[in-house]
Amino acid sequence: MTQHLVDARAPRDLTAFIAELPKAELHVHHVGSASPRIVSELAARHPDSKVPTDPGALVDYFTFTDFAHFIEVYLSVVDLIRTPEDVRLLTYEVARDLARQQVRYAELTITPFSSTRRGIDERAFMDAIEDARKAAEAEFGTVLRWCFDIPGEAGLEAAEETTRLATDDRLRPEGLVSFGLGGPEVGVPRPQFKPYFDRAIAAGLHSVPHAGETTGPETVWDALTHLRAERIGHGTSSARDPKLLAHLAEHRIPLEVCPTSNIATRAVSTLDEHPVKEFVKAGVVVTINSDDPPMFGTDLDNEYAVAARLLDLDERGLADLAKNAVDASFLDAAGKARIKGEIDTYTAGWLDR
Ligand SMILES: Nc1ncnc2c1ncn2[C@@H]1O[C@H](CCC(=O)c2cccc(C(=O)O)c2)[C@@H](O)[C@H]1O
Ligand SMILES: [Zn+2]
Repeated sequence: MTQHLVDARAPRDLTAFIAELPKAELHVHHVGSASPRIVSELAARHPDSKVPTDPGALVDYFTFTDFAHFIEVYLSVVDLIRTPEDVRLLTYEVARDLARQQVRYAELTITPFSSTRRGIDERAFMDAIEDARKAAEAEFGTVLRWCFDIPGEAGLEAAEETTRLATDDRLRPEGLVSFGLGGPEVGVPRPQFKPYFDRAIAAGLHSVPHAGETTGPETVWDALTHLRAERIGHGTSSARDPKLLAHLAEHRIPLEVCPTSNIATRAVSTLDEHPVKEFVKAGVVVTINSDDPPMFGTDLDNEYAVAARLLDLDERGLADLAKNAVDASFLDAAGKARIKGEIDTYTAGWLDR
Protein backbone atom coordinates (compact mmCIF):
# COMPACT_ATOMS: atom_id res chain seq x y z
CA MET A 1 0.00 0.00 0.00
CA THR A 2 2.65 2.58 1.03
CA GLN A 3 4.62 1.52 -2.02
CA HIS A 4 2.31 3.58 -4.28
CA LEU A 5 2.73 6.58 -2.02
CA VAL A 6 6.52 6.53 -1.83
CA ASP A 7 7.14 5.84 -5.53
CA ALA A 8 4.79 8.47 -6.78
CA ARG A 9 5.93 11.52 -4.80
CA ALA A 10 6.87 14.55 -6.88
CA PRO A 11 10.12 16.43 -6.27
CA ARG A 12 10.18 18.05 -2.85
CA ASP A 13 9.21 21.57 -3.92
CA LEU A 14 6.09 20.39 -5.78
CA THR A 15 5.11 18.20 -2.82
CA ALA A 16 5.18 21.26 -0.56
CA PHE A 17 3.28 23.32 -3.14
CA ILE A 18 0.61 20.63 -3.52
CA ALA A 19 0.19 20.21 0.24
CA GLU A 20 -1.04 23.79 0.67
CA LEU A 21 -2.80 24.15 -2.70
CA PRO A 22 -6.57 24.69 -2.19
CA LYS A 23 -8.31 21.79 -3.93
CA ALA A 24 -11.66 20.22 -4.85
CA GLU A 25 -12.25 16.46 -4.80
CA LEU A 26 -14.99 15.16 -7.11
CA HIS A 27 -14.58 11.38 -6.97
CA VAL A 28 -14.11 9.91 -3.52
CA HIS A 29 -16.17 7.19 -1.85
CA HIS A 30 -17.53 7.55 1.67
CA VAL A 31 -16.68 4.08 3.02
CA GLY A 32 -13.59 3.94 0.78
CA SER A 33 -12.22 7.00 2.62
CA ALA A 34 -12.15 5.34 6.03
CA SER A 35 -8.56 5.82 7.24
CA PRO A 36 -6.76 3.02 9.16
CA ARG A 37 -7.58 5.03 12.29
CA ILE A 38 -11.32 5.07 11.51
CA VAL A 39 -11.35 1.42 10.38
CA SER A 40 -9.59 0.36 13.61
CA GLU A 41 -12.03 2.34 15.70
CA LEU A 42 -15.03 0.81 13.89
CA ALA A 43 -13.48 -2.69 14.03
CA ALA A 44 -12.96 -2.26 17.79
CA ARG A 45 -16.63 -1.24 18.16
CA HIS A 46 -17.66 -4.40 16.26
CA PRO A 47 -15.14 -7.11 17.24
CA ASP A 48 -16.90 -9.94 15.35
CA SER A 49 -15.75 -8.40 12.03
CA LYS A 50 -13.00 -10.01 9.90
CA VAL A 51 -11.38 -6.62 9.23
CA PRO A 52 -8.06 -6.31 11.14
CA THR A 53 -8.07 -3.86 14.05
CA ASP A 54 -4.31 -3.24 13.80
CA PRO A 55 -3.62 -0.40 11.31
CA GLY A 56 -0.35 -2.15 10.30
CA ALA A 57 -2.21 -5.32 9.24
CA LEU A 58 -4.49 -3.22 7.03
CA VAL A 59 -1.67 -2.70 4.52
CA ASP A 60 -1.80 -6.39 3.55
CA TYR A 61 -5.57 -6.50 3.88
CA PHE A 62 -5.79 -3.62 1.37
CA THR A 63 -3.64 -5.33 -1.29
CA PHE A 64 -5.93 -6.50 -4.09
CA THR A 65 -5.53 -9.28 -6.63
CA ASP A 66 -8.13 -7.82 -8.98
CA PHE A 67 -11.25 -5.60 -9.08
CA ALA A 68 -13.53 -8.35 -7.73
CA HIS A 69 -11.22 -8.85 -4.74
CA PHE A 70 -11.24 -5.09 -4.12
CA ILE A 71 -15.08 -5.08 -4.00
CA GLU A 72 -15.08 -8.07 -1.62
CA VAL A 73 -12.74 -6.25 0.80
CA TYR A 74 -14.69 -3.00 0.33
CA LEU A 75 -17.89 -4.74 1.40
CA SER A 76 -16.19 -6.12 4.52
CA VAL A 77 -15.52 -2.51 5.54
CA VAL A 78 -19.14 -1.61 4.67
CA ASP A 79 -20.12 -4.33 7.16
CA LEU A 80 -18.38 -2.35 9.93
CA ILE A 81 -20.85 0.50 9.59
CA ARG A 82 -23.85 -0.61 11.60
CA THR A 83 -25.29 2.32 13.49
CA PRO A 84 -26.13 5.95 12.69
CA GLU A 85 -23.29 6.92 15.06
CA ASP A 86 -20.84 4.86 12.93
CA VAL A 87 -22.09 6.78 9.87
CA ARG A 88 -21.65 10.12 11.62
CA LEU A 89 -18.15 9.28 12.87
CA LEU A 90 -17.01 8.08 9.45
CA THR A 91 -18.38 11.14 7.64
CA TYR A 92 -16.97 13.64 10.11
CA GLU A 93 -13.52 12.02 10.18
CA VAL A 94 -13.41 11.82 6.37
CA ALA A 95 -14.07 15.57 6.27
CA ARG A 96 -11.22 16.12 8.76
CA ASP A 97 -8.83 14.16 6.50
CA LEU A 98 -9.95 16.19 3.46
CA ALA A 99 -9.54 19.50 5.31
CA ARG A 100 -5.97 18.54 6.27
CA GLN A 101 -5.16 18.39 2.57
CA GLN A 102 -6.64 21.81 1.93
CA VAL A 103 -9.69 20.31 0.20
CA ARG A 104 -12.18 23.18 0.24
CA TYR A 105 -15.00 21.30 -1.48
CA ALA A 106 -15.72 17.59 -1.96
CA GLU A 107 -18.48 15.57 -3.58
CA LEU A 108 -18.53 12.37 -1.56
CA THR A 109 -20.04 9.26 -3.17
CA ILE A 110 -22.32 7.50 -0.71
CA THR A 111 -24.13 4.19 -1.24
CA PRO A 112 -27.20 4.53 1.02
CA PHE A 113 -28.60 1.17 -0.17
CA SER A 114 -25.66 -0.67 1.45
CA SER A 115 -26.54 0.90 4.81
CA THR A 116 -30.33 0.66 4.68
CA ARG A 117 -30.20 -3.00 3.60
CA ARG A 118 -27.95 -3.68 6.61
CA GLY A 119 -30.67 -2.34 8.87
CA ILE A 120 -29.73 1.29 9.46
CA ASP A 121 -32.90 3.36 9.63
CA GLU A 122 -33.12 5.59 6.53
CA ARG A 123 -34.12 8.74 8.42
CA ALA A 124 -31.31 8.24 10.97
CA PHE A 125 -28.83 7.65 8.11
CA MET A 126 -29.73 10.94 6.41
CA ASP A 127 -29.58 12.81 9.73
CA ALA A 128 -26.14 11.34 10.48
CA ILE A 129 -24.54 12.44 7.19
CA GLU A 130 -26.17 15.88 7.34
CA ASP A 131 -25.13 16.40 10.94
CA ALA A 132 -21.52 15.51 10.06
CA ARG A 133 -21.62 17.73 6.94
CA LYS A 134 -22.73 20.77 8.91
CA ALA A 135 -20.26 20.16 11.75
CA ALA A 136 -17.40 19.68 9.28
CA GLU A 137 -18.21 22.87 7.40
CA ALA A 138 -18.42 24.87 10.63
CA GLU A 139 -15.29 23.37 12.20
CA PHE A 140 -12.97 22.68 9.23
CA GLY A 141 -14.34 25.03 6.57
CA THR A 142 -14.63 22.13 4.10
CA VAL A 143 -17.88 22.09 2.12
CA LEU A 144 -19.24 18.58 1.51
CA ARG A 145 -21.86 17.55 -1.02
CA TRP A 146 -23.27 14.08 -1.68
CA CYS A 147 -23.51 11.82 -4.70
CA PHE A 148 -25.80 8.84 -4.02
CA ASP A 149 -24.73 5.88 -6.16
CA ILE A 150 -26.47 2.68 -7.18
CA PRO A 151 -24.31 -0.41 -6.49
CA GLY A 152 -25.05 -1.79 -9.95
CA GLU A 153 -24.25 -5.42 -9.19
CA ALA A 154 -26.92 -5.45 -6.49
CA GLY A 155 -29.51 -5.15 -9.28
CA LEU A 156 -32.67 -3.18 -9.93
CA GLU A 157 -33.88 -3.52 -6.35
CA ALA A 158 -30.83 -1.46 -5.33
CA ALA A 159 -31.52 0.97 -8.17
CA GLU A 160 -35.11 1.46 -7.03
CA GLU A 161 -34.15 1.93 -3.38
CA THR A 162 -31.33 4.39 -4.20
CA THR A 163 -33.64 6.41 -6.46
CA ARG A 164 -36.34 6.52 -3.80
CA LEU A 165 -33.88 7.69 -1.14
CA ALA A 166 -32.49 10.34 -3.51
CA THR A 167 -35.80 11.74 -4.73
CA ASP A 168 -38.29 11.48 -1.85
CA ASP A 169 -38.68 15.07 -0.63
CA ARG A 170 -39.11 13.92 2.97
CA LEU A 171 -35.81 12.04 2.91
CA ARG A 172 -33.41 13.50 0.40
CA PRO A 173 -30.69 15.37 2.23
CA GLU A 174 -29.97 19.03 1.58
CA GLY A 175 -26.37 18.24 0.58
CA LEU A 176 -27.34 15.84 -2.22
CA VAL A 177 -26.30 17.11 -5.66
CA SER A 178 -25.77 14.09 -7.89
CA PHE A 179 -26.62 10.52 -8.75
CA GLY A 180 -24.09 7.79 -9.62
CA LEU A 181 -23.56 4.15 -10.47
CA GLY A 182 -20.67 2.13 -9.00
CA GLY A 183 -19.37 -1.38 -8.42
CA PRO A 184 -18.27 -3.87 -11.06
CA GLU A 185 -19.14 -3.05 -14.70
CA VAL A 186 -18.65 -6.49 -16.24
CA GLY A 187 -22.08 -8.13 -16.63
CA VAL A 188 -23.86 -4.98 -15.39
CA PRO A 189 -25.07 -3.17 -18.54
CA ARG A 190 -25.57 0.57 -18.01
CA PRO A 191 -28.74 1.00 -20.14
CA GLN A 192 -30.90 -0.91 -17.62
CA PHE A 193 -30.45 1.99 -15.19
CA LYS A 194 -31.91 4.60 -17.57
CA PRO A 195 -35.34 4.88 -15.88
CA TYR A 196 -33.69 5.47 -12.48
CA PHE A 197 -31.33 8.14 -13.84
CA ASP A 198 -34.29 9.76 -15.62
CA ARG A 199 -36.11 10.06 -12.30
CA ALA A 200 -33.04 11.39 -10.47
CA ILE A 201 -32.35 13.95 -13.22
CA ALA A 202 -36.01 15.03 -13.20
CA ALA A 203 -35.62 15.62 -9.45
CA GLY A 204 -32.73 18.02 -10.16
CA LEU A 205 -29.74 15.74 -9.60
CA HIS A 206 -26.63 15.66 -11.81
CA SER A 207 -25.64 12.40 -13.52
CA VAL A 208 -22.15 11.09 -12.69
CA PRO A 209 -21.89 7.32 -13.31
CA HIS A 210 -18.69 5.27 -13.21
CA ALA A 211 -17.96 3.99 -16.72
CA GLY A 212 -14.99 2.61 -18.60
CA GLU A 213 -13.11 1.73 -15.43
CA THR A 214 -13.06 -2.04 -15.98
CA THR A 215 -14.81 -2.31 -19.37
CA GLY A 216 -14.32 -0.75 -22.80
CA PRO A 217 -15.31 2.59 -24.34
CA GLU A 218 -18.78 1.32 -25.27
CA THR A 219 -19.69 1.56 -21.57
CA VAL A 220 -18.74 5.24 -21.61
CA TRP A 221 -20.94 5.77 -24.68
CA ASP A 222 -23.78 3.99 -22.83
CA ALA A 223 -23.30 6.27 -19.83
CA LEU A 224 -23.48 9.33 -22.09
CA THR A 225 -26.41 8.16 -24.19
CA HIS A 226 -28.62 6.33 -21.71
CA LEU A 227 -27.66 7.88 -18.37
CA ARG A 228 -27.00 11.41 -19.70
CA ALA A 229 -23.68 11.56 -17.84
CA GLU A 230 -22.37 15.07 -17.14
CA ARG A 231 -19.04 13.74 -15.88
CA ILE A 232 -17.62 10.23 -16.13
CA GLY A 233 -16.18 8.32 -13.16
CA HIS A 234 -12.78 7.10 -14.44
CA GLY A 235 -13.55 6.72 -18.16
CA THR A 236 -10.11 5.12 -18.47
CA SER A 237 -10.89 3.02 -21.56
CA SER A 238 -12.03 6.13 -23.49
CA ALA A 239 -8.41 6.34 -24.65
CA ARG A 240 -9.11 3.38 -26.96
CA ASP A 241 -11.73 5.30 -28.97
CA PRO A 242 -10.60 8.52 -30.71
CA LYS A 243 -14.22 9.43 -31.60
CA LEU A 244 -15.19 9.18 -27.95
CA LEU A 245 -12.24 11.36 -26.90
CA ALA A 246 -13.29 13.96 -29.47
CA HIS A 247 -16.88 13.81 -28.19
CA LEU A 248 -15.81 14.24 -24.54
CA ALA A 249 -13.59 17.17 -25.51
CA GLU A 250 -16.21 18.86 -27.70
CA HIS A 251 -19.01 18.54 -25.14
CA ARG A 252 -16.69 19.32 -22.24
CA ILE A 253 -17.62 16.18 -20.32
CA PRO A 254 -14.92 15.96 -17.63
CA LEU A 255 -13.28 12.68 -16.67
CA GLU A 256 -12.77 11.96 -12.98
CA VAL A 257 -9.33 10.38 -13.26
CA CYS A 258 -8.03 8.39 -10.26
CA PRO A 259 -4.58 7.14 -11.31
CA THR A 260 -3.47 5.15 -8.25
CA SER A 261 -6.89 3.51 -7.92
CA ASN A 262 -6.55 2.13 -11.44
CA ILE A 263 -3.24 0.50 -10.54
CA ALA A 264 -4.43 -0.82 -7.14
CA THR A 265 -7.53 -2.50 -8.65
CA ARG A 266 -5.39 -3.69 -11.59
CA ALA A 267 -7.56 -1.90 -14.12
CA VAL A 268 -4.30 -0.46 -15.54
CA SER A 269 -0.98 -2.34 -15.26
CA THR A 270 1.44 0.48 -14.39
CA LEU A 271 1.25 4.24 -13.82
CA ASP A 272 3.38 4.83 -16.89
CA GLU A 273 0.72 3.10 -19.00
CA HIS A 274 -2.05 5.29 -17.57
CA PRO A 275 -3.83 7.15 -20.42
CA VAL A 276 -4.21 10.49 -18.59
CA LYS A 277 -1.72 12.14 -20.96
CA GLU A 278 -3.75 11.02 -23.98
CA PHE A 279 -6.86 12.59 -22.46
CA VAL A 280 -5.11 15.93 -22.06
CA LYS A 281 -3.64 15.74 -25.59
CA ALA A 282 -7.14 15.13 -26.97
CA GLY A 283 -8.42 18.25 -25.19
CA VAL A 284 -10.57 16.34 -22.67
CA VAL A 285 -11.20 18.09 -19.34
CA VAL A 286 -9.26 16.07 -16.75
CA THR A 287 -9.88 16.23 -13.01
CA ILE A 288 -7.65 14.39 -10.54
CA ASN A 289 -9.22 12.41 -7.70
CA SER A 290 -8.42 9.76 -5.10
CA ASP A 291 -11.41 7.29 -5.22
CA ASP A 292 -10.79 5.16 -2.07
CA PRO A 293 -7.59 6.75 -0.76
CA PRO A 294 -6.61 4.67 2.32
CA MET A 295 -7.52 1.43 0.56
CA PHE A 296 -5.20 2.39 -2.30
CA GLY A 297 -2.41 3.77 -0.10
CA THR A 298 -2.86 7.25 -1.47
CA ASP A 299 -4.48 10.61 -0.83
CA LEU A 300 -5.46 13.54 -3.04
CA ASP A 301 -2.08 15.27 -2.57
CA ASN A 302 -0.35 12.12 -3.81
CA GLU A 303 -2.68 11.92 -6.83
CA TYR A 304 -1.69 15.50 -7.76
CA ALA A 305 1.97 14.48 -7.42
CA VAL A 306 1.34 11.49 -9.70
CA ALA A 307 -0.40 13.77 -12.20
CA ALA A 308 2.50 16.24 -12.10
CA ARG A 309 4.86 13.42 -13.04
CA LEU A 310 2.66 11.83 -15.72
CA LEU A 311 1.70 15.17 -17.29
CA ASP A 312 5.02 16.92 -16.66
CA LEU A 313 3.40 19.81 -14.79
CA ASP A 314 4.86 22.71 -12.85
CA GLU A 315 3.05 24.77 -10.20
CA ARG A 316 0.89 26.62 -12.75
CA GLY A 317 -0.09 23.32 -14.37
CA LEU A 318 -1.08 21.91 -11.00
CA ALA A 319 -3.10 25.03 -10.21
CA ASP A 320 -4.90 24.60 -13.55
CA LEU A 321 -5.73 20.99 -12.64
CA ALA A 322 -7.13 22.15 -9.31
CA LYS A 323 -9.21 24.79 -11.13
CA ASN A 324 -10.49 22.15 -13.58
CA ALA A 325 -11.98 20.29 -10.61
CA VAL A 326 -13.61 23.44 -9.25
CA ASP A 327 -15.08 24.24 -12.69
CA ALA A 328 -16.33 20.66 -13.14
CA SER A 329 -17.94 20.63 -9.70
CA PHE A 330 -21.61 21.25 -8.94
CA LEU A 331 -20.80 24.24 -6.78
CA ASP A 332 -22.58 27.50 -7.63
CA ALA A 333 -20.80 30.26 -9.59
CA ALA A 334 -19.92 32.31 -6.50
CA GLY A 335 -18.47 29.27 -4.73
CA LYS A 336 -16.39 28.36 -7.79
CA ALA A 337 -15.07 31.91 -8.12
CA ARG A 338 -14.11 31.97 -4.44
CA ILE A 339 -12.04 28.76 -4.55
CA LYS A 340 -10.44 29.60 -7.92
CA GLY A 341 -9.49 33.00 -6.50
CA GLU A 342 -7.87 31.26 -3.55
CA ILE A 343 -5.94 28.95 -5.89
CA ASP A 344 -4.67 31.93 -7.94
CA THR A 345 -3.67 33.94 -4.88
CA TYR A 346 -1.88 30.98 -3.35
CA THR A 347 -0.04 30.13 -6.59
CA ALA A 348 1.04 33.72 -7.26
CA GLY A 349 2.29 34.02 -3.67
CA TRP A 350 4.23 30.77 -3.95
CA LEU A 351 5.90 31.74 -7.25
CA ASP A 352 6.80 35.20 -5.85
CA ARG A 353 8.61 33.82 -2.82
N1 LIG B 1 -13.26 2.29 -7.91
C1 LIG B 1 -14.55 1.96 -7.74
N2 LIG B 1 -15.29 1.58 -8.79
C2 LIG B 1 -16.58 1.22 -8.62
N3 LIG B 1 -17.20 1.21 -7.43
C3 LIG B 1 -16.49 1.58 -6.36
C4 LIG B 1 -15.16 1.98 -6.47
N4 LIG B 1 -14.71 2.28 -5.25
C5 LIG B 1 -15.71 2.11 -4.40
N5 LIG B 1 -16.79 1.70 -5.06
C6 LIG B 1 -18.05 1.36 -4.40
O1 LIG B 1 -18.16 -0.03 -4.47
C7 LIG B 1 -19.45 -0.36 -4.07
C8 LIG B 1 -19.87 -1.65 -4.74
C9 LIG B 1 -20.95 -2.31 -3.96
C10 LIG B 1 -21.51 -3.46 -4.67
O2 LIG B 1 -21.14 -3.72 -5.79
C11 LIG B 1 -22.52 -4.30 -3.99
C12 LIG B 1 -22.98 -5.43 -4.65
C13 LIG B 1 -23.91 -6.24 -3.99
C14 LIG B 1 -24.36 -5.91 -2.72
C15 LIG B 1 -23.89 -4.78 -2.09
C16 LIG B 1 -24.33 -4.46 -0.71
O3 LIG B 1 -23.99 -3.39 -0.20
O4 LIG B 1 -25.00 -5.28 -0.10
C17 LIG B 1 -22.97 -3.96 -2.73
C18 LIG B 1 -20.31 0.82 -4.40
O5 LIG B 1 -20.84 1.25 -3.19
C19 LIG B 1 -19.33 1.85 -4.95
O6 LIG B 1 -19.65 3.13 -4.46
ZN1 LIG C 1 -15.10 5.37 -7.75
